[in-house]
Amino acid sequence: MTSDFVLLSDPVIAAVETSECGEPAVDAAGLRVDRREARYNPLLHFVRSGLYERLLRAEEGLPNGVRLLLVEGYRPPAVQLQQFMAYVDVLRGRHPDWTAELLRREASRFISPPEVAPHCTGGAIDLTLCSDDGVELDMGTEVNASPVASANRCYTGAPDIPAEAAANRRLLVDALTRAGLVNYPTEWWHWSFGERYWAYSTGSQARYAPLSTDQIITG
Ligand SMILES: C[C@@H](N)C(=O)N[C@H](C)C(=O)O
Ligand SMILES: [Zn+2]
Repeated sequence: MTSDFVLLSDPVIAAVETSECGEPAVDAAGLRVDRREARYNPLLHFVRSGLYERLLRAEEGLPNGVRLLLVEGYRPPAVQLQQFMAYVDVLRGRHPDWTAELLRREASRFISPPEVAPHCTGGAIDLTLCSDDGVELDMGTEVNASPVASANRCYTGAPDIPAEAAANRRLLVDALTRAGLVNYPTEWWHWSFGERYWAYSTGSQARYAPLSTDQIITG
């Protein structure tokens, strides 16, 4: 099984060196924050300050009445590991013949291997669009719909979603791309700045290394 995309499991991502810039993670209080993942991750509203500034700028570029809705920013390394292993188990149950290497690669379409995980750096977010009163726009799938559950309609460029959802995805893509963020092409809701996948995609130096939960809490 091959891929058209560079996946997070690709050795080229692990090979990207990071020079930590020391920027703090901050509370993204100026954005709308959805707490649906808070039972797994109570620190989901933290992001690096450079990413936060870019999200505020991206929101300013949206049409009147449309806002960003942050679903998850920083993710503790222990949560990343648990979610990665859980999805590997789902795939192993469906494909008992797959090798460990293939399971790792296919899992990385939906959840990053822990050692390169963008969310653990505070430089990645899962987000969608909503109205001023918090009603989510139709994006063609739910946030965090897996490739298995959505028949790959979670892929940002999926051709088989309704026209209105495709237009909403374009709005999100245009606003975040203009702000300097990079999308993970198997997930329309996942964007990053400053970490390894962003660095590889833009030909820049990675500036955000993983942060421990202590670093987030103590600032
Ligand atoms: C599953 C989703 N919430 C997610 O964040 N996936 C990306 C690839 C990640 O784990 O960084
Ligand atoms: Zn994500």
